Amino acid sequence: MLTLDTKPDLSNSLFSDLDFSTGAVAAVSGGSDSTALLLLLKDHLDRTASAARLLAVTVDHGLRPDSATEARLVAGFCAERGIAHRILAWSGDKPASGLPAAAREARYNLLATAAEAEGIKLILTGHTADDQAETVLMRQARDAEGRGLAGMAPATLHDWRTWIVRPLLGIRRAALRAMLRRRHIGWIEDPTNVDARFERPRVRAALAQGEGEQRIAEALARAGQAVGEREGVGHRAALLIDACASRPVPGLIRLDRDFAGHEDDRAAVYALRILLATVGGVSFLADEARCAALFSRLRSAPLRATLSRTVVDARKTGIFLRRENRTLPAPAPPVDNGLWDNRRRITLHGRITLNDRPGDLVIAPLGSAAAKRAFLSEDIPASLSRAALAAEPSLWAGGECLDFAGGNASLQSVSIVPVVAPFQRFLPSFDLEPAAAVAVLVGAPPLPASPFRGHDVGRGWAKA
Ligand SMILES: Nc1ncnc2c1ncn2[C@@H]1O[C@H](COP(=O)(O)OP(=O)(O)OP(=O)(O)O)[C@@H](O)[C@H]1O
Repeated sequence: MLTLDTKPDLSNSLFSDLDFSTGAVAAVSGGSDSTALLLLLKDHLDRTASAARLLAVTVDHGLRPDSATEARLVAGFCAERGIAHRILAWSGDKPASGLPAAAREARYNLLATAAEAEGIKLILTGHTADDQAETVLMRQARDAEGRGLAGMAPATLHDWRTWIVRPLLGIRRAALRAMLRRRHIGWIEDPTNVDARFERPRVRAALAQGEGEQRIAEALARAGQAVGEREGVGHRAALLIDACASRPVPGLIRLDRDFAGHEDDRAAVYALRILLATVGGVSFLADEARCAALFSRLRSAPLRATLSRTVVDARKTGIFLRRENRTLPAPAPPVDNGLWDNRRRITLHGRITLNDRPGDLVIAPLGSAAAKRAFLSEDIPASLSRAALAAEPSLWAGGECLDFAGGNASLQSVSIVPVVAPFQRFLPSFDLEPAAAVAVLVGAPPLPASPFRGHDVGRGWAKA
């Protein structure tokens, strides 16, 4: 979608299908894009939902001498317009390399924390069509096969609970700046945006020259096409997971033998990439080329391979996936809101009380000795079930296993619930369908309601 619409009613169409029932956090750096976002959003809410809460948040990354002053400028801008505003400082260690990625990670965590503190489930950012074109070209440069060409998603679920929505993704920066100029509103120019040490500013500078406009248009057109393809593959992968995958015991996924012969190999490989990452507790989808090679060998059972920390055991009776037994977490006290092995989320409910049980409470793999005593399914070879169960989490105190309950439910004061690892931190809306299918399969919590009114998140939705 390439829009250069600067009509005054622009804001209506941009935000009209968003659900503002819990309010919205606007992520405002003070640059042109997020300043425009804030103004358009404020106009829209004033007109259509004046009771909706709006909180503007500026993250002070502390990376430039002027950052605190700039954050205060945004605060003043908001105060003049009666918009609630908060400045959040990134106080953590700053890495020597990978600074933009670390800053982004910290920024989203701070924005999500601010939203959650207010009970707000929606964060809006000012990403534009220009950002989208840059993203597509950067990903293309890194990946000749064109994966990731779909670019940024119109919405991303953060930590499986807060939506980050990018309403300006179809709008060119020039249109937003024209609107700001008409309203005599200035913005902050971030010198990092022209710092040639970073990749994005280099791409941006290249696009400002010669045939840049044409390259932007082509990149956006390719991204639009890729979205449809990616959602299509995701949809078919979800159907395959529904039809072929089961979880006979906790930690063990079984795929029907038919899966290996499935003619839609793109969908099957995509399903496999997600499942391997979920079972192994890996934050990234399993490597596509290696998964494709593995898929082509699955037909010739028996086969045993390890990929993405997952043991793939193809037998006549099915294809079994389980977490490999190496590199499991050492026993450690449960931490509230922590991830265990990137496969479970731990939640502490109030103070942990062990009643009369001695020793410190720790969470640790069940281990093979205790797995031998656990309930086993009759349909599954015992050796497989035991190997899978041994790598599942359980609670221990003083060398005694207090509770296992399938690695899910636990003591009243501690809950341990499965997560869909590759999408736990960031789930792009393109992948909602397969993520929802895997969530059902592994017993992860259902996806929260869609940020778009009238969309059923359960089986995915698409925003044009
Ligand atoms: N310091 C900040 N405080 C609040 N929001 C910010 C800040 N920096 C960026 N944002 C939000 O992120 C959007 C994109 O900003 P920018 O393109 O500079 O960051 P980016 O690192 O490329 O973003 P992303 O990492 O999300 O792709 C902005 O329009 C704004 O909504």
